[in-house]
Amino acid sequence: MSMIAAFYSGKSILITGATGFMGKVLMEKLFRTSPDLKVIYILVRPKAGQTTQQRVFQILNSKLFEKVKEICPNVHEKIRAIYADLNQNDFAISKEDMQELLSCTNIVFHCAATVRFDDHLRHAVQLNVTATQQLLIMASQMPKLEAFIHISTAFSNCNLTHIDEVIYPCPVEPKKIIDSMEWLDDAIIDEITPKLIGDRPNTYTYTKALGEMVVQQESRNLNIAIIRPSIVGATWQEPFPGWVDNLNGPSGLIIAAGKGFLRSIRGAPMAVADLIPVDTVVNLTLAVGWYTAVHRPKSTLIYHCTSGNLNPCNWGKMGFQVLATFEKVPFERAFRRPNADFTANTITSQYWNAVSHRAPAIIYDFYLRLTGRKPRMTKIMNRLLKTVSMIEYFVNRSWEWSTYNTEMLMSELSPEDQRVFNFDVRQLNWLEYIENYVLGIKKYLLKEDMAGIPEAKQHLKRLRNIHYLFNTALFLIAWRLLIARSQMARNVWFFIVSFCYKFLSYFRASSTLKV
Ligand SMILES: CCCCCCCCCCCCCCCCCCCCCCCCCCCCCC(=O)SCCNC(=O)CCNC(=O)[C@H](O)C(C)(C)COP(=O)(O)OP(=O)(O)OC[C@H]1O[C@@H](n2cnc3c(N)ncnc32)[C@H](O)[C@@H]1OP(=O)(O)O
Ligand SMILES: NC(=O)C1=CN([C@@H]2O[C@H](COP(=O)(O)OP(=O)(O)OC[C@H]3O[C@@H](n4cnc5c(N)ncnc54)[C@H](OP(=O)(O)O)[C@@H]3O)[C@@H](O)[C@H]2O)C=CC1
Repeated sequence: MSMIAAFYSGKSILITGATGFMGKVLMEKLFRTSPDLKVIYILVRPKAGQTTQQRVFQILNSKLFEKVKEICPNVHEKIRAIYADLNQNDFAISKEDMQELLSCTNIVFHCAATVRFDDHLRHAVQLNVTATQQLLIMASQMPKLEAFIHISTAFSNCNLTHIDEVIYPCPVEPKKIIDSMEWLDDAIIDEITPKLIGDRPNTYTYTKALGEMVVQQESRNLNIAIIRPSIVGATWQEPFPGWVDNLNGPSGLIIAAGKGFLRSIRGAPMAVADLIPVDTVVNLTLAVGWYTAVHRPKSTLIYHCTSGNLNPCNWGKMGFQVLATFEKVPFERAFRRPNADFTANTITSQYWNAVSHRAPAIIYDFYLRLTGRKPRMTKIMNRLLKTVSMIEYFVNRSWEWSTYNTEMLMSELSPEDQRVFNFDVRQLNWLEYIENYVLGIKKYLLKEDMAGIPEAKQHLKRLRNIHYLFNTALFLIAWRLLIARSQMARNVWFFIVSFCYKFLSYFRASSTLKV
């Protein structure tokens, strides 16, 4: 019997960010392993024309929840969607809902955040810092609360190369930042943002670091733990391999490479690609929830959920496997044949951006215009290059995260819990994982049918022929122009032609002699 699963039975659990990538997998696992849990409260806002109820309905009817519905048929009765907007005061939660949350909640998992790298500092602070502070204040009024688990990121201290499981303070106190956001206007915030984030690459990592400081400062006598996952990828094993539903992290770039838009990225192939499957993060999160509530560590423990020091894989190997999988299962209607590579420096990167990204987009848009259609490729390419420029920071460096707490926790689990809540990344086979990841992107994100693979392969063959034809035509035109304009080129051309002629004559003569 799993002690962790038994622990969550009968519990009332509050999850923020339950509609997000990690939140959904967390809910799924909780229902699947502890179908007797009392209730999961989720804080949801209406979005994209959908009410909170419609959003929950959509999640429960997705492929991800198929197994859950078999094990826990009344799952919809156990989810209590509470209307909330974390950008608002008191999260805009009604008095009755707030009362219920405060009096019933046993465990809090705080997953909500803005993960956009380029978010305006005001918004990133509001969600990643102020909302965390408010949630902690709420938590301090929950008499039945046993544990509060905060999800941060392993990159909150990406300005360091070796990162321990401790909280590193930022120079300006989070409270001062929160206060200043209330009276500074956007223009001034824009001006001071680079100074505040310092040697971090974006507002995301900076505000997640501030969020951790807030957790430390507002912890009072709560049982708190912080989890720092690295780059969260598709599921490894559970509920099935390869599940993913958003473009964050590598997923968007894998699509861009598979569709032939992304041809090069400035990156270090030997740098460690610290990817971690989302189900591994969720298993660790649930184990931490149990350990924090039952063992009540004296201080706030931080758990690194990373792969680099236990089972490292580099970007080169990962990229290679991504490309190898495209050969077997190509994406449909590719723009060009998938053929991405890493470039070493800014100059080569700019060259390839011009030649492999911008030029084909301009040519294609010209073709669209000629055929009376609306040009769109340059816009897509600009967006892709913006994304790539934000991600390059993370593919050019390696970090070392210590994992003492995570390993300690692993040793505290019973063999059954180690199996059911497996977060031991040493068992992960990267090649198999990447192949399933690419397949998962094709199935669950792009919603492409496997039956379309022969047609997709045929399309790639056509693209290869167009590529050869285009290159040959380009070469002949360039050469013709050169010959017309330069005596030197003409001399070279005659030298090559006469050399070939002589070589062929000699070859023919020697083969006649042998006969
Ligand atoms: C030794 C041998 C060597 C051999 C080498 C051989 C081969 C080499 C092969 C090369 C490579 C092959 C394949 C590639 C494989 C991997 C490549 C490397 C991947 C690296 C990924 C690293 C990521 C690291 C991140 C680490 C940070 C910490 C992790 C976290 O804690 S949080 C999670 C990370 N957060 C994010 O990822 C959010 C990123 N997104 C944003 O910040 C923004 O969305 C944005 C990208 C800035 C775009 O903002 P915009 O305002 O312009 O757009 P908007 O968001 O409104 O979206 C507009 C449309 O764009 C779509 N979209 C959104 N995000 C992405 C995305 N990431 N990629 C693509 N498209 C995206 C969105 O859906 C909208 O579409 P629409 O609705 O149709 O308009
Ligand atoms: N994905 C990754 O690679 C990594 C993620 N993390 C951390 O993991 C956590 C979860 O990330 P992930 O699931 O990937 O992120 P997602 O972007 O998929 O999910 C974010 C969640 O936060 C919710 N949210 C955002 N703004 C509000 C708001 N104003 N009110 C209510 N809810 C809101 C979103 O709701 P809605 O659906 O309404 O937008 C969504 O449920 C975050 O804390 C992130 O920092 C850490 C490392 C890596």
